[in-house]
Amino acid sequence: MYKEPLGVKVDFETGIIPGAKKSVRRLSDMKGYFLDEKAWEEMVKNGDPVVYEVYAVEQEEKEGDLNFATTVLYPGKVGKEFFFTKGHFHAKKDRAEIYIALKGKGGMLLQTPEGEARWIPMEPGTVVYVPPYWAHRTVNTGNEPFIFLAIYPADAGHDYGTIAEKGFSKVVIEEDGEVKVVDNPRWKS
Ligand SMILES: O=C(CO)[C@@H](O)[C@H](O)[C@H](O)COP(=O)(O)O
Ligand SMILES: [Fe+2]
Repeated sequence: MYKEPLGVKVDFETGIIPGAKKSVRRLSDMKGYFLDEKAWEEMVKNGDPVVYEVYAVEQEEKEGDLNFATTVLYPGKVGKEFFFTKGHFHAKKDRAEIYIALKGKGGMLLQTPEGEARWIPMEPGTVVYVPPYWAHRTVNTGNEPFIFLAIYPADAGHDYGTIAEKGFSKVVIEEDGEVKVVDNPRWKS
């Protein structure tokens, strides 16, 4: 009747959570996500780097319960665009989430269903509140792994479809040695 409480030690240096379920996203798993398709293809041919890994401790998809997961987002760029996570709405769209940055440097792009975007810079110690209904994607703007912890309702789920198809209305690029958040030239609302 009662579930067993759990305490685990998250390694803040590597993001590893002992006993967690690990998933790996390579560049080849992200076809169509980056603006520079030629650069994407070249990089997939030349080693297909890991873009990010997720260590998740997840419960049954029931209302009231919580999941947590670390993400290790590697440094890199496709063309001018920094490596990012696929990004998603929650399948149950009104489910919120909390992110806590542990290591490295980056930020989060958030977006409403109407395409209004926000950029929140993140460094170790930054806590980000993802309100209900906002899609979210993290971006590594540094040159070491960007590691963060996410805590989210067990019944939130993931809806990747909309973002996979349309992307975000903003993109995060490096230009003249600077990090810039600019309009996505391919965005159609
Ligand atoms: O937001 C959540 C869970 O709701 C994070 O744990 C991400 O799932 C993870 O950072 C990978 O990103 P995606 O591939 O899921 O967009
Ligand atoms: Fe999420």
